[in-house]
Amino acid sequence: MDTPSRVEHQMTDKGYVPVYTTAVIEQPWSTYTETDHATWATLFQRQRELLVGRAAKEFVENQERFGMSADRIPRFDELNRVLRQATGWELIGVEGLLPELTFFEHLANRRFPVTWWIRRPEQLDYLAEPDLFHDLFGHVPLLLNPVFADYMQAYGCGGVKAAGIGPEALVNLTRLYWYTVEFGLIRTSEGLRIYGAGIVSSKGESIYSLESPAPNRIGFDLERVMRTRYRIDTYQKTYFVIDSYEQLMDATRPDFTPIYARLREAPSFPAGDVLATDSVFQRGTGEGWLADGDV
Ligand SMILES: C[C@H](O)[C@H](O)[C@H]1CNc2nc(N)[nH]c(=O)c2N1
Ligand SMILES: N[C@@H](Cc1ccccc1)C(=O)O
Ligand SMILES: [Fe+2]
Repeated sequence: MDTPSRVEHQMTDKGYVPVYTTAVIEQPWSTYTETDHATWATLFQRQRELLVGRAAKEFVENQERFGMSADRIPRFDELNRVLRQATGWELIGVEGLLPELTFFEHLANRRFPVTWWIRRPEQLDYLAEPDLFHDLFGHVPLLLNPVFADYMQAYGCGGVKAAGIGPEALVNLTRLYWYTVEFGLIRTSEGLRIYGAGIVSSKGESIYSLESPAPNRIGFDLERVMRTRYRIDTYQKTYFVIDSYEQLMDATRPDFTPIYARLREAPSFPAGDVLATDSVFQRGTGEGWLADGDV
């Protein structure tokens, strides 16, 4: 792997991780090793089995539409042909986490940054940074959904705006990303399903988020989410449940400027709290939670 031109460590939603400031890079597809393809195959098969009846139906459907399979690591240019045509989004290769503003600007222009490298075999179950598997398997399928695709772009525009308002606004907005795009659950006619990429790409959390009695499962409420801290080092204490992607889009359409102003004075909530005003699907037992560590 080439040394990026500049690396710094930055506190992000994944803790202190290297943030790369290199430009967009072409996926070096021919450099993937047999081991890399085997890692993709193992993860792909494992998660696909686990996600039947657990993930929102778009995941498997859209992975098929993209032609993703266990056979080999997908090529970004092949995925892009399908994606551009469907929703006008485009995948771009990146080295890893980008500075927040750069990330927002890509989303605002319907470009989704995908980490080009895949985790090592000893990291199958956990790694602190997003890799190709998380980005492609977890995030990319929903970019074919027109409503979700618009939500992601709106989020990017909102991010650019929040960055201009200040760090507190960014904290509020980052929690929204965390509890929807990364760790969201959706209520469907067939039951509760996963749509968050952080869950979908994790074996343990795919089961825990739906089946464990420990976490709270609470109806989505914008300001509640924006005020709620989260865990970066363990499974979530609370999941927020949407009824549809339209609900997400509608709830986030209003200008957030007055909300940010109001929330500056408002205390934030610990990750595991349940409030009297919450619409609670399931109150967690809190079993096995560590006392602190919320971000
Ligand atoms: C928005 C989100 O909270 C986070 O700050 C950003 C930062 N930079 C990123 N950069 C990449 N490549 N991928 C990501 O998911 C993110 N997340
Ligand atoms: N409506 C938000 C933008 C946004 C949309 C969707 C998700 C997140 C943010 C704003 O004014 O800031
Ligand atoms: Fe992610």
